[in-house]
Amino acid sequence: MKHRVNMLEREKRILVTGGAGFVGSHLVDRLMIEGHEVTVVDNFFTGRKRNVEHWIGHENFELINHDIVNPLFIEVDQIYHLASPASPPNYMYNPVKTIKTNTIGTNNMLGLAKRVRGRLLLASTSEVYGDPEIHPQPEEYWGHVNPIGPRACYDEGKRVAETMCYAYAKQDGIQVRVARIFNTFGPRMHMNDGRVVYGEGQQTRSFQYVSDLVDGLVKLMNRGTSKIVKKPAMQDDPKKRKPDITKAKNYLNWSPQVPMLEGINRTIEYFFNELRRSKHSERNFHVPETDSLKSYHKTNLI
Ligand SMILES: O=c1ccn([C@@H]2O[C@H](COP(=O)(O)OP(=O)(O)O[C@H]3OC[C@@H](O)[C@H](O)[C@H]3O)[C@@H](O)[C@H]2O)c(=O)[nH]1
Repeated sequence: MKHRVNMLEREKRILVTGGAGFVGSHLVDRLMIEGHEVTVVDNFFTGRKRNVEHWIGHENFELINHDIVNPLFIEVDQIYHLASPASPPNYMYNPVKTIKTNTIGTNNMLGLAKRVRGRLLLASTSEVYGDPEIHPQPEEYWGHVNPIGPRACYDEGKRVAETMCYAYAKQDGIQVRVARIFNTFGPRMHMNDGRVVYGEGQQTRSFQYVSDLVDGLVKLMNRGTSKIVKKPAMQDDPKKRKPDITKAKNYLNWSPQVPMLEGINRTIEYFFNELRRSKHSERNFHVPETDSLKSYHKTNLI
């Protein structure tokens, strides 16, 4: 196939939980272009069908509307476990659901990995460091999290998800990878994402463009040994946050490639098209097949 780039050793059956979300859908694009069989599981709580609709009908692609809080029995080689509300307004909207997704949902995905003897990558978060007392944050830092604060459902949910990954690795020999994702931006992020701009705006965060994150996730999943990596994606009230990416550089040969200004320009273009599209649908209640957003996706992803 002419679109195949950077073929991995062989085509795999890959599950992406949360594959209709912002990061998940970009990961799906990458895996599909590499020629893998990709199954997306999403309950569409924050994910959008539109993010993956360009793959519907492709013989290698399957979209399942399923909530991973319930068990899932399918045959796969790798699981990218991204399913969870990720921005504060979303995860605070239903904190109990956020906890269940990250605990029961992660347990189910680890049970699946155990049954199929597959490998699971958990999309964790810089939020596991809470409001960090050291700066920048290395993987060895244990964090500074308030267990009963408003963010706890997400922070502690991800912390226990990490714990579960390593418990299954130790007890059942499951191969796990944990990526602690810092702030990520790019096309398909939510218009009212709600991260970063709080209070007086004095907080610091580290941003990466979404293609750099996807690159790091794929490298981490396919690398031989299990190491924790850091990537960009989240926010809240931590005063300063910046990853120490020495390990990702040394073990994965990964570092962000897209300059901030270039990424912002691509993102602005996406939002511009989104706004034009929503104005258009307000008037017509119908978005034509060839709308500007769809062309944009095709132009920029392939
Ligand atoms: O394909 C699968 C397999 C499993 N699952 C779910 O994943 C969850 C965890 O699966 P496990 O295989 O770990 O099953 P269990 O919960 O029975 O065992 C776990 O708890 C009891 C301990 O003694 C075991 O060591 C531990 O693995 C289960 O709820 C199961 O329904 C799936 O959703 N899909």
